Amino acid sequence: MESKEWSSGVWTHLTAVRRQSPLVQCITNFVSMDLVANTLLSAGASPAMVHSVAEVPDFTPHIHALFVNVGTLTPDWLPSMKAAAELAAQLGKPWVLDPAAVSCSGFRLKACLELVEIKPSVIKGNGSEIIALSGSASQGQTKGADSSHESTEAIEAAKSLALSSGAVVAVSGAVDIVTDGKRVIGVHNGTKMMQRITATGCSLAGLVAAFLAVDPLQPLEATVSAMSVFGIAGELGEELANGPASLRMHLIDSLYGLDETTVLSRVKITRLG
Ligand SMILES: Nc1ncnc2c1ncn2[C@@H]1O[C@H](COP(=O)(O)OP(=O)(O)OP(=O)(O)O)[C@@H](O)[C@H]1O
Ligand SMILES: Cc1ncsc1CCO
Ligand SMILES: [Mg+2]
Repeated sequence: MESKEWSSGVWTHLTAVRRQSPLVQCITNFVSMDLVANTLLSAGASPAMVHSVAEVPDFTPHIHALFVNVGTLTPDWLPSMKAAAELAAQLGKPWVLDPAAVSCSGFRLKACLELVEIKPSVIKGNGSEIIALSGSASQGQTKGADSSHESTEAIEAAKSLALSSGAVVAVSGAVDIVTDGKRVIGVHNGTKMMQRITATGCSLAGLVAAFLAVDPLQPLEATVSAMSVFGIAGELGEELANGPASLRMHLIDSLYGLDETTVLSRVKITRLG
């Protein structure tokens, strides 16, 4: 695809999110709940942090997409994640898995592998998380929630995970990588300081769910668009920020205020393979 087509696709997806305001159920970690919800709201989507397994049968049939993040997983949370994912998958609704800090314990890795069995539309992690989930990691490579790998080091792991799971796999980092196992796309938006705010990766994954909701049949394109939009908001935010705390605020403001000219001139998407 030409770079001009990618740019217009990004803008089309963002305007669809603003117009349709998709309802996104989020079962995410305690650290990220606030930033995920505010990211979705500033993009025009409607987040709902509905966690209880008791509410899944009533609530999940009404959502447009589901976001599951295991960042602060305990055994109590896993049944609601599985129930919501199973119902979403059964009803043909897109869902995103973020295997946050997957390699920090055997419990978390097993839980994530079980969630992958429920056929997420997109798996979004950082380099280390995708390498661990694909089974390509050796022992002792984890640093917890932060990546110790460049996203580009995870390309082969991402392709192999995409092929084995049937999901589109997205790797966040200096270059965001998106692959369906065949095509590999690089999104070159974003800024380094985003790593200094907790839960930017989680918020990005929540945003991917909102974009999938408006284009469920093209998960690779929707994911690429969400990553570019979030990265552009970070770039604009950094121009106004004094450090991570004000970047957090300006990122949300910039996402809210994005216009067509800015999006079309800032999108940086290339085909890597
Ligand atoms: N070096 C960098 N240059 C440009 N953008 C970056 C860089 N590092 C991260 N980003 C951007 O920051 C966002 C979050 O990515 P990151 O890889 O830090 O996620 P994460 O580690 O899963 O985050 P968290 O666990 O804190 O939620 C992405 O949009 C990504 O593009
Ligand atoms: C810091 C942290 N710890 C568990 S989840 C999380 C948020 C970023 O993933
Ligand atoms: Mg990070």
